[in-house]
Amino acid sequence: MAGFRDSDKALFPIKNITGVLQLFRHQLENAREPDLALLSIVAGIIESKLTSRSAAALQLCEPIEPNSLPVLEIHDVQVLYEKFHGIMKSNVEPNKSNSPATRDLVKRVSDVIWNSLTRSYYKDKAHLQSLYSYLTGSKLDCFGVAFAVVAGCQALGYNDVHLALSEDHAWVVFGEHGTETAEVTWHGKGNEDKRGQEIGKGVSSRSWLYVNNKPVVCTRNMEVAALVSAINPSLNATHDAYEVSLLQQELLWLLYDLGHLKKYPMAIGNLGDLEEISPKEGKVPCKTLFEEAITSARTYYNNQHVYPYTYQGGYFYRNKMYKEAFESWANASDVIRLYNYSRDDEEIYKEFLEIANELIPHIMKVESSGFSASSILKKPECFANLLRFYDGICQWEEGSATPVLHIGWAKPLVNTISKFDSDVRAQVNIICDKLEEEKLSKKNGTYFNNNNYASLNQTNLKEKDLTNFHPSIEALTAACSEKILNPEY
Ligand SMILES: FC(F)c1nnc(N2CCN(c3ncnc4sc(CC(F)(F)F)cc34)CC2)s1
Repeated sequence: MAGFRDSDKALFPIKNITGVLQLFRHQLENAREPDLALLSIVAGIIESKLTSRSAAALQLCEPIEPNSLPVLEIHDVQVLYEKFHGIMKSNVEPNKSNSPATRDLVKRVSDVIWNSLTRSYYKDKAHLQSLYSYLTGSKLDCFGVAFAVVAGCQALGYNDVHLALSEDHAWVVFGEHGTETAEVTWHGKGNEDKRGQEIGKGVSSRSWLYVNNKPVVCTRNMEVAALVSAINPSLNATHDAYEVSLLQQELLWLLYDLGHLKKYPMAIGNLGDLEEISPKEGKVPCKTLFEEAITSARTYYNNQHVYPYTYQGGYFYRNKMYKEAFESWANASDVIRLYNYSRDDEEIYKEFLEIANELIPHIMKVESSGFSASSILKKPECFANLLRFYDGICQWEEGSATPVLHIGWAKPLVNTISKFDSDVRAQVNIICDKLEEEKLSKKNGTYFNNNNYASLNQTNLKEKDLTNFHPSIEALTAACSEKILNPEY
């Protein structure tokens, strides 16, 4: 059993970030498993004290001295810890026989959390993720409910119940082999919750939301990484509380160094974002972290996650490495093409929409103003990666009940493609399937060389990298070449 031990209590009162690190390290390094309720309450108290309105006001008039925190007394933590255990044990039978949890038990714990939440509140607000928010404000966000259920099961002695995470949803796994699954929280707006049901057997199983059943299934240590990732340093829409984001960065390094982020791509990406803002001495650079997140997703999740590539693409974009950004986004698109778009996938739809209709057009604008030979508009591999990016989105739409593309996508798309001159485009040879080949070779001369390889500037892209492009992309590139060849087109 976990628990608030004397050795933990000896670390209080906690006055600074080092003290918090010692408590987390003590919880993570000792034989028994870390106590999720204790750590979530501690992280929540600190976040709340440093991001509340009073904290903001305080910051303005007398900036508190660097790295210091409001003093964290053991009493503040203990009251809330006992309250959480009280709620759980007065509503649910603790696990006396040390047996695996049942679906009824999991649903029961989810109901206790669910029924104790404030009737109606703004679910997307910040700082609603921790047990501090639950115990002092009876408010939790979607992730917070799932986390509270796992922490509640731990408090009751059900150590087989663990958090399962996709890129935009959370549920639990449980049972003797950890293979049972159950919804315990809601997802998105206006959707009926499916709490108690097992995960995606139906059409939703092909949606990105359930990552083709390759979720991050957490250990207790990875559940600590999830609560640390969920720390939210925002003071308001434009500012972060410096001490909170420093604490989050130090805690993520602690978890990284202990090896608990190896199978958690988004947590590595979160650390990469923090490192880009303020790099820590003697640590791997953020560029490497973004690569490690991708390797983790490829190794453990069959490359079915999108965010590792958009973390990396965002980094390249912010640092004006546009050729590399196109490659990351094309790789992200190669992931999404395998899914069917469903109404639950709004978050990733917005991600691709922003890349296609904001970020890429911005790059084309700044690139086409200059005439440098090194411009990406002269690089066939940039054109190829853009086509791969758009083609993945087209294929994502294919076979989906819900359409992805609409006229709003077309203008920026054509605008972007037509920025590349025909001599650059001609260097991109596209492999098509037999049928397409007949059609294409008749209409527009050679689009491919006879050894059926795609060659960009004589650097061969191996066949496996090139899939058959969606007909609409073919049509667009053909249209562009027509337009270039016959201006009145
Ligand atoms: F790809 C980049 F643009 C991204 N930048 N921030 C991204 N986030 C921020 C952090 N984040 C996460 N970071 C760690 N763990 C998790 S578990 C989860 C799904 C849910 F909230 F549990 F429902 C989300 C998430 C979601 C993705 S992606």
